[in-house]
Amino acid sequence: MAPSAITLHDPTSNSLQGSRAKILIPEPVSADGLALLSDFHIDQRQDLSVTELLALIPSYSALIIRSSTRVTSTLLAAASKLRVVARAGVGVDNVDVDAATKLGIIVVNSPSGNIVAAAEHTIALLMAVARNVAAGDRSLRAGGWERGKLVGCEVGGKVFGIVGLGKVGLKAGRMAVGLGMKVLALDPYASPEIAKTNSVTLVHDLPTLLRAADFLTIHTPLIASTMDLISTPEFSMMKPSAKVLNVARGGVYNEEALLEAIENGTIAGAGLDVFTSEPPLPGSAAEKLCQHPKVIVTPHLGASTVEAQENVSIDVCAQVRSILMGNLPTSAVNAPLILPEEYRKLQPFVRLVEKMGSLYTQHFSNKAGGGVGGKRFELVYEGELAGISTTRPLFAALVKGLISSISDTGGRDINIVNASLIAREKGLIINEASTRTSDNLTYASLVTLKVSNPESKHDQVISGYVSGNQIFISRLDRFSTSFIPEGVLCILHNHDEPGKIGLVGSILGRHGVNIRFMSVAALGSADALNKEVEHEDLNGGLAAEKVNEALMILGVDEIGGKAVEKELRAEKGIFDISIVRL
Ligand SMILES: NC(=O)c1ccc[n+]([C@@H]2O[C@H](COP(=O)([O-])OP(=O)(O)OC[C@H]3O[C@@H](n4cnc5c(N)ncnc54)[C@H](O)[C@@H]3O)[C@@H](O)[C@H]2O)c1
Ligand SMILES: O=C(O)[C@H](O)COP(=O)(O)O
Repeated sequence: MAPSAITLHDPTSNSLQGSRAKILIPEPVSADGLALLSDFHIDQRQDLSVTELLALIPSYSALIIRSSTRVTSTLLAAASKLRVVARAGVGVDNVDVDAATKLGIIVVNSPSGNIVAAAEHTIALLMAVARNVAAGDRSLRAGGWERGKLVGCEVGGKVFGIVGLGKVGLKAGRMAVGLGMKVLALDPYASPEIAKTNSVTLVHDLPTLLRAADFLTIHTPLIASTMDLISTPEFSMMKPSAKVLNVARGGVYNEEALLEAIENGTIAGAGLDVFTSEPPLPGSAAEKLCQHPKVIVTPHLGASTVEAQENVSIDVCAQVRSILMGNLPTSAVNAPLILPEEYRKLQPFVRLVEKMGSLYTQHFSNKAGGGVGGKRFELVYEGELAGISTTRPLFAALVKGLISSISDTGGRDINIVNASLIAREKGLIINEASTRTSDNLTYASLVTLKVSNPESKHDQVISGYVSGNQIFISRLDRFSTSFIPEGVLCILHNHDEPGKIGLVGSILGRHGVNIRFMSVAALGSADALNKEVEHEDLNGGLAAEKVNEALMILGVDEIGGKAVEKELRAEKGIFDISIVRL
């Protein structure tokens, strides 16, 4: 899911652009995508041994691979800086995705960049096995002219049986329909409507498909339920004239059983692009299949077209760039899929929620009921944002924001993948709620963070909104406000009386603190009905004096040391101060 060019600090990572993060590419990846990574340091190192890769990996922030590199838990554990494993293709069976998830490493792929290539390769193998293309080529090169021996069969009118009517399977099926074949498919998860629209007849059991197929092709992933899907009992149900194709993964046909079925005439032949071990191990059934005259083989070329390699390279390099620059990926394998339009919509809110979390921790930490661990947070989305299908990035942004100012890593290790695990570890309980139709919304969407505070009569509340691409805080505690949550903020809770702004300004001025902006926040509308309210003291209790209150928010360049804070606190009418760095 490749994003637009908008940048943000979001829960997937922090921006590494400035530090020229290093990207390791141990397999051939098209240069078209690499051009997108010119801000980073790229190392293309092919033919690395497992040991060499293990020794190199600790200094890299991204790893871009194809199907040959095995990304094991051992490799990932050694990859202390790694943010992303990008698979320039579809299959991630060579990546230990669970280990990556536990380590907070995002795994991305290109789910659709090579579909056409794989489907076309299936058809290439179909035609090659039907018409003895490879045998004819070999024979002629060897000086032969064996026309009588190499008579093939037409595919038109024959049954093309597909197991797995996903992206590649459906595309291959449509191509087979175009060749005049009758297409049957088995896929318990396929849409009957889509099958019907594409002239594919769904069957409901494997034996029916096996008995009918003249050519059988599998397009499932290699998972427990598809490993050895077709073995001796299944081959025995097929026509002796049938041929099988595999452009999915080695292992969906049991290779020993396939060799035996071809040798003893149970089926007529095979066209294979993929093997259980690549290249096939010496002496293995796969190697014998590669030598067999009734088998046509290619060395995992399904995705190897110029066009597909351009597509997958651009797709994953854009995601690597995005992640390293602190943005979201579009095709994370170990995180929920975010549609591009949702991604665009979410970006500023991800930044907003992270800032709200960080503001919460820093602003409320010295107040009664402050602190973060063990707290129950409620994140409420109102307006358009309530309609978004995944809020996982917002959840992760909150976790990151809440603990960024109190963790060794500054929250850099928190991302969309591991946020809920980290929240659990820290004892944070975060509930999310949505209200689609909200009255009195000035902006299209509003996000509110609420924490009930048993030690005070008021909930701790922060609300924010996005205008254009800019983020704003519209409520802090009981005060309505509007400020940009960025940089160093000096937030003062004070007696709302004439002269306070001048007083604070002169103290800051005396200490050489430059004020960038200032915003005075009034009490929220409910509290404003009664302007003469009690104010909370530092311990969350109530001070006896009844006064008007205000919140003064000053954006400053920096406040070094505690002297300014101490002097401000000593002033009568200043109830509380927090210095917040966002
Ligand atoms: N040889 C190559 O170079 C090459 C290129 C691209 C894809 N591939 C491989 O092709 C395979 C298919 O890729 P895709 O993009 O079409 O995947 P996909 O996820 O779009 O489709 C897989 C389909 O298999 C179905 N399925 C899963 N288990 C099944 C079962 N037990 N019985 C029947 N159907 C089942 C799913 O419902 C899904 O529709 C993958 O293994 C991929 O790695 C290989
Ligand atoms: O899963 C895939 O995308 C294909 O098997 C292609 O693999 P490759 O990138 O190694 O060619």
